[in-house]
Amino acid sequence: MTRTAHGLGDAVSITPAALAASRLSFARDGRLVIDGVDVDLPVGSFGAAIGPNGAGKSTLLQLLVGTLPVDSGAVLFDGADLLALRRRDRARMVALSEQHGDGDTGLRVNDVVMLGRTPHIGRWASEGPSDRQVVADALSAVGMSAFADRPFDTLSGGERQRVQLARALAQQPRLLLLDEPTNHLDVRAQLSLLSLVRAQTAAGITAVAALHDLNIAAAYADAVIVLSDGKVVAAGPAASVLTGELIGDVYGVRADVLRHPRTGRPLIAFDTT
Ligand SMILES: Nc1ncnc2c1ncn2[C@@H]1O[C@H](COP(=O)(O)OP(=O)(O)OP(=O)(O)O)[C@@H](O)[C@H]1O
Repeated sequence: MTRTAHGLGDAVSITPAALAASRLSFARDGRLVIDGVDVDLPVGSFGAAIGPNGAGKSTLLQLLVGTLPVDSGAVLFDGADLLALRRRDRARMVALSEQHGDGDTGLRVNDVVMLGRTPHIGRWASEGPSDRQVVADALSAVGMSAFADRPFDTLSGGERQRVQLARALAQQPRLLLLDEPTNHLDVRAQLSLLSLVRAQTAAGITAVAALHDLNIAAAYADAVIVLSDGKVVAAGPAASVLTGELIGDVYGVRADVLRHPRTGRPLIAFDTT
């Protein structure tokens, strides 16, 4: 694994690691699709997992949330062994917002978001006023309050995406995982979703999102984790990781990496000539 000179490992030495995943491996049909992956993120940071189709981004998120079992490796979050926790305890700590959840279930939007409260509601209890308030707040945060009573499967792709995020927020996790959260979203909705994630991290939540848009990753993430063929090939701040050479090596395309005139963050201009 290659780390940049200013990689995440350096950040961790001065800031406590919230998420420390080490040597994660996972095979499908005898092939390693996650191969010795390390992820270290400080408390309250936003990590973007990028890489080509099939690189292993979604699988990595599934391993972190525990819906797929690792073949080897460990995941510590705030010092707790995440993979050893009971499902319910882990679900109070980690939430994954997925692209394709809850389709055609007949549930209303409000019910889908209430599913996020499941780990917090006693086994034999039902939802209370505080759960309903959390759900209302989560729907409001993603701008979907007006859709609370709509059947989920009547929503557009972008509306569903926002409801999935509301469900994850309603879980009140300390580690928020997002699988391609900007899919289907118009540009304003993308920026608003990522601002929302940034507000969460400012409040101390640690977030990891699988993203395809390198400019979005560069603009919002504190750290970029580049996956290729199941391995981390670079990790660290976007400004050190996202070079034309790396983009060429990993994606096989030519790109110039410019600087945003106000933020100084990388702006990737693809060569379409
Ligand atoms: N259910 C499955 N059975 C067999 N192979 C799978 C399965 N799910 C994923 N894979 C394989 O695992 C590898 C990693 O897939 P994964 O979905 O994690 O990649 P990704 O980086 O999220 O890709 P994308 O950007 O296309 O969403 C791919 O080669 C994929 O074909």
